Amino acid sequence: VSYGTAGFRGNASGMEYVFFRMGMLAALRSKLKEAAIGVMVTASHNPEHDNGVKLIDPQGEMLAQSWESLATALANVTNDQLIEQLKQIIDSQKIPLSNASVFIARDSRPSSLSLSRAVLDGASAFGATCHDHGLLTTPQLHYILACYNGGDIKVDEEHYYQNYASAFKALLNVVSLFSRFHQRIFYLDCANGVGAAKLTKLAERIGANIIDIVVYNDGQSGKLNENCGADYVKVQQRAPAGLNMEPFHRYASFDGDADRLIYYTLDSDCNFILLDGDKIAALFATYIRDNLKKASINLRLGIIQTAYANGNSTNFLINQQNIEIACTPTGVKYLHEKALTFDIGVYFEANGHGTITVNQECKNKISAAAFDPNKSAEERFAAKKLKLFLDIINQTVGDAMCDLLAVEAILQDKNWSVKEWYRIYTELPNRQAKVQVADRRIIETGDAERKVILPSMLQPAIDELVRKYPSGRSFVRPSGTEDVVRVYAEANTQENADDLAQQVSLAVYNIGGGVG
Ligand SMILES: CC(=O)N[C@H]1[C@@H](OP(=O)(O)O)O[C@H](CO)[C@@H](O)[C@@H]1O
Ligand SMILES: [Mg+2]
Repeated sequence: VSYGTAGFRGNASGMEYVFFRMGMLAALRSKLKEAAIGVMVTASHNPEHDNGVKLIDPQGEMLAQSWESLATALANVTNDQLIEQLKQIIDSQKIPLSNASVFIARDSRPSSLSLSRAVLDGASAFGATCHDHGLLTTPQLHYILACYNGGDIKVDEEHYYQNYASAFKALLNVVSLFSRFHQRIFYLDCANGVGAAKLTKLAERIGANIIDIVVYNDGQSGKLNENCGADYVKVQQRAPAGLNMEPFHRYASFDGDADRLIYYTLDSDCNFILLDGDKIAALFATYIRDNLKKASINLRLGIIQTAYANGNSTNFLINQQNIEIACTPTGVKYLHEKALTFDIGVYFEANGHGTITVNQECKNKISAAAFDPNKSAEERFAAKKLKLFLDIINQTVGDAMCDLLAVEAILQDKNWSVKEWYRIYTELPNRQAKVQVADRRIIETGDAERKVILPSMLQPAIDELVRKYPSGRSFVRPSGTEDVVRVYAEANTQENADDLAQQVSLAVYNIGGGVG
């Protein structure tokens, strides 16, 4: 087993020892950092029978990459090598014999309760003080941990709701003075996951007169992530089970642990229209850019994408909006890291995981501008809106609930329905596919996963296929969470995108050692 793109993941049965050992590792990391460390038990959008575990660093960020290999090593030794392996970590990292504190939370999978107890046992074995936060969304645990380590030792789940509900209400108070927003009601598929109950609590704190959400797939009857949730809707490009869609109504989906959000609708011909992470990023970035401009504040804004970003989103942002873009490999830890290099960084994976990072100095600058007597009333107003907007964002990690509030606030401010939003640019038709190969590690990529380096025959083959299709683009990479090679293709028509994906899949199969 290995600590992959998003921690350890796999079939829940027989994985208890990994969770127990990650509890131990979290305790060691806590001693080293002299701060609380988080452990989240979830397998996100995977099927209900899977589970997973990931560690969260003190400021609510992902576990430092240098510790991923320690986690992998610790998970893979036999029981009789365990003590020796722990000693090695303690020695090599110079871990002091100080106190430890570990925060644990879990998603709603049937296996999550007992696996979170295994984490607790492991952490307790090193004398850590454990705080079991029970059922939470992944971003809630990131938030609570960051607040706690920031000095707010009483922080709890309720604090999260109060914080974001009041931030949202504060912004709406300002924008709704001028807005004639009609389409308040919208429909949310919660993937039968933990997000359903949590979103309901948040919405209650906001008030039904301000936000009106009808929740579907709340976990009362259906199975987690089965024919529903953000990943299903994004990959299948169709409505989740249980939803009867109507043209131009607004729909959204969370994934199983509520760190991904996507929107969708139908056009007048009942074609399915997806507003994915790319479109949310474009909405956020243009809103921020416009308000920075109106407030005459000069800050460096950037959008961070991966190779999966739709080609037309990239064109729109660079050529029409003049916004700086960076591309990183897949995995939010890479996007987050890059976002921090900008004054304001907006990052999203196309699948709907993303957030905004702002450094404190810039936040102060924006807050100060809102009261600056040397600025015009219009400039101050834009700065105030921007400040309130950024308060809605969970900066530690992509958070479906916060992102949802942020989207809703912008639509209200702009007085936009989903129609105006999706028309900001038209996506190129695209297709994702998976290919089974004997050993996916033989595929090596470069240029932020946009080119294959090894096997050397593969990239020329892809290039030749891509040339045949107008607006064609395709790339392949080994998945970090599944034993497959992923293929992405886009082209001018859906037929061509499907065709290209199939041709490239075949090339991967033939050159990359396909099986089955
Ligand atoms: C194409 C795609 O959506 N890939 C996902 C998926 O990673 P893979 O390495 O592609 O399996 O899971 C990751 C963790 O959730 C997420 O960060 C990433 O975007
Ligand atoms: Mg998730």
